[in-house]
Order: sequence, then structure tokens, then C-alpha cells
Amino acid sequence: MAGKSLAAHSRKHKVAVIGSGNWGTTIAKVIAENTKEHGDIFEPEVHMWVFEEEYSIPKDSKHASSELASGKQKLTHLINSLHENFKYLPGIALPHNVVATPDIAEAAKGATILIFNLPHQFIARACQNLQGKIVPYARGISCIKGVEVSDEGCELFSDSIGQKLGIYCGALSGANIANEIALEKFSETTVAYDPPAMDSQNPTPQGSPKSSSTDLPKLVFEDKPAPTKQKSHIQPLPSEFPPLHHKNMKKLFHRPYFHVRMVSDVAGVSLGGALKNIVALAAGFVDGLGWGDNAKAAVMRVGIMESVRFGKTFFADSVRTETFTEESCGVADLITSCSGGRNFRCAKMSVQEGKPIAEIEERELNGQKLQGTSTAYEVHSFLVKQGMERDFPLFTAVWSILEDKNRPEDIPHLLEPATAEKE
Ligand SMILES: NC(=O)C1=CN([C@@H]2O[C@H](COP(=O)(O)OP(=O)(O)OC[C@H]3O[C@@H](n4cnc5c(N)ncnc54)[C@H](O)[C@@H]3O)[C@@H](O)[C@H]2O)C=CC1
Ligand SMILES: O=C(CO)COP(=O)(O)O
Repeated sequence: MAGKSLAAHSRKHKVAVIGSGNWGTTIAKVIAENTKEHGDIFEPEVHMWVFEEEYSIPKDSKHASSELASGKQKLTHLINSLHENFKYLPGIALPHNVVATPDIAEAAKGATILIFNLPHQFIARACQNLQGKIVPYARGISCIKGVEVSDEGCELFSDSIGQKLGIYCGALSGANIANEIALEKFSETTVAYDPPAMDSQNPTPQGSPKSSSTDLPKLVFEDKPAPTKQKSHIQPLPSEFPPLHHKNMKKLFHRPYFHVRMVSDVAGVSLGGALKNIVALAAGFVDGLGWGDNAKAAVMRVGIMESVRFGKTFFADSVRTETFTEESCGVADLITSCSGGRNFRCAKMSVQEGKPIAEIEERELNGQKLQGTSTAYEVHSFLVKQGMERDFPLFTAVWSILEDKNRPEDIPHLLEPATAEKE
């Protein structure tokens, strides 16, 4: 059987990771472990695009005695020589088949699978630099937690990447604090992938409303299957390549310490990750006030309700409530992010110290980026255009606190209409 499938598929998938931050580097590690393990499907080498910068190996690093520790070096040179991303994922050994590449087109050259993993403010430029330079039948996965808001509306990054590059793009999101996964502590994630039927050379649940995960009972969703806007312009994957159905996609991400559930609700998976960052700020605000776990739970409850409402209102055709309530990308990500995420931690410190959150971000994160603050502004501007900001009191409250129009102490009052209406 294995011999038959090798003969049928003379080429293997080349994988590139676009981004090399805290999560970008972690996912490159996960993928590189899998490409080595599944050599019948993937080329082992994984190119990771690094936005080049210079960095010095810290004095407390185990590589402090290396000859490269004498001064600033190019980050790509450090990663390729010592197999560690000292700036964004310090202390974690990377597999040697992760190759850091400073030229984005070079990193993506020949890749049939592109993994987008950058802070969302840098994606548009990255796509511009990739246009016309990628394999036309490539497939993408967006690991970005954010939404793209423009005059035309609110768009998922999976859709906007797909449209800019003329490829199909799914999404990966979950309760995934990168440092924990890099240390190989157990976690789960959700991968939404609903590619054109033309990729389905073997029968799998393409476009199926059911989860394809085998380790849990199948869930029966009442909502409609998720259509995607991206399918019209997509080129078929040549038959020399192994098919990219759920089973093979899962092999790219699943590790003993990183369990993957495959679904088809790309919009639900993308929105869960983007919107929980706003909720995590609110959780940080109330925790910073010392209000305790009940206050945080209240904020989280309203936050998940508003996330589902946002999806159902603006992406009605495709979003399933169950994606938020049953998958890692929904309530589980909300819980982990409101416990130990960067947005939560920085918002808490900002209240405790009475300092703007941007100042805390700069001081605490060594170049890593908060996504909740920009997402709160983007979502707010979109809601205002729709005349619906009052329908999302928590999202609006977070924007209002960031803008200094309200104080964290006002949160209960700002949420009151929503709670009262429901009861
Ligand atoms: N860090 C985490 O625990 C998790 C993050 N995410 C999401 O993954 C996405 C990527 O986040 P991280 O990898 O953590 O990034 P990060 O927060 O570590 O940001 C640093 C990244 O930004 C890049 N960068 C800085 N300036 C740039 C510029 N001018 N142009 C292009 N790139 C530039 C750096 O090269 C580096 O790759 C975000 O949407 C985030 O919400 C999702 C799950 C977990
Ligand atoms: O998305 C995350 C965990 O799933 C990380 O959240 P932060 O960006 O707030 O650290």
C-alpha cells in the first residue's frame, strides 16, 4: 500500500513558514519534526522567512561562549549556525532542517504549502512581496490571530491571503501559548481546511460539516457546511503530489504533544483566535484591579457570546457556533489567553502600574507584538461603520478603555445593558 502511494506521487510537498516570531518559530519547529517523520509526503527541509535584524546572544544563553556571541549578528546567521531563535524563542533547540531565510521570495520558492505566521500588521506587505513568486497551485494555512478591516469591510486573513495570492488558504488556531508548545507541553489546536474538491484524491471529509478527528465521537453540526469565497480562482494540485486532504494536512501539524482536530469552518477558527485577544485585554483589566476570578469569568462569558454573535452576524453563511464552544480555537483559547497570554499580562500590568499598554508592550515583550490592541481598534471601527457598536458592549468597552474614554472600573456598568437584555 505504501509502495503504491509512493509510486503514484512522484513529488513531495515543500513547506515554507512565513514568519519567525514567538509562534512562527514554534510552528516551524513542529512542522520540521513532522516533515522529517513523514518523508513520503513532505520534503524534510522547512524554510522559515525571517524579517532580518541584528541581535546579540544574551549573556545567560548556553551559547554565550560561542564565537558568534562577541557582538551583534544577523538573526538568520544565528539561527542557521546555532539552531536557536535567540530573540523570539530563546532557550529552545530548533531541528536542523529549519532553514532561516531573509528573502521572502527565496523562502517561499517552490513551496506547495505556505504557513503564514506573522503579527497581522505585517501580512499585507508580506503578501505583496510574494505576489507572482509562489507556486500557483500552492495551498496556505494562516496561523494569524486578527482580522483585516478596510473600507470594504471585515475580512479573515485566510481569505485575504488567498485572494491576494490566488491560492486556497485555511487556518490554524487554538489554545496555543507558543512557549509551552515549544517546550513540548501538551496542548490541542484546530486546523480548518476546506479546499476545493479537486484536491481530494482520497475520500476524506472535504467540506464536511463534521470534525474528522478520530479520537472523539463525531459531532453533528446543525449549521450549514462552510463555503469559502476563495475557490473560484484556485488551480488544481498536480497529481504527482500527495493529496492535501485532512489526513495529510493533519500529519503536517500533529505531534504527540500537539494534538490536532481538523474541521472545515475556516471563518469560525479564524474569528475565535482574533476576537479572544480583545477579551484577554478585558480580563487583564479586571485582574489588574484585583477583582478576582469571578470578574474574569464574567468578562470571558460575555466575550465568548460576543465572538459568536460577531461571527453569526457578519460571516453568517459559514460560522458554526460549535467551533467556538467545542474546539480548541474557541473557548479553550479564550481560557488560556485570559490566564497567561501576552495581551492579558500586559493589560494587567498596565492597570497595576497606571501606564499605557503600549509602554508595557515595549518594555516586556522584546519585540513581540500584542494583537489585541490593534484588533480592538479595527473591530471597533468596523462596528461603528455598521452602527452596531452597542450590540458588542465588551468589545466597545475595551476600545473605550484603550482610548481613555472609560476606566477599567467602568466595565460592569458598560456590560450592564447586554446582561440585562439577556435576562
Ligand atoms: N506567541 C503566541 O503565543 C501565539 C501567537 N499567535 C499569533 O501568531 C501570529 C504571529 O505571532 P508571533 O509569532 O508570536 O509574533 P511576535 O509577537 O513574536 O512578533 C515578532 C515577529 O514580528 C516580525 N516583525 C517585526 N517587525 C516586522 C516588520 N517590520 N515586518 C515584518 N515582520 C516584522 C518579527 O520578525 C517576528 O517574526 C499573531 O497573529 C499572534 O496573535 C497565535 C498563537 C500563539
Ligand atoms: O493566542 C495565544 C494563545 O492561544 C497567545 O495569546 P497572546 O498573543 O495574548 O500571548
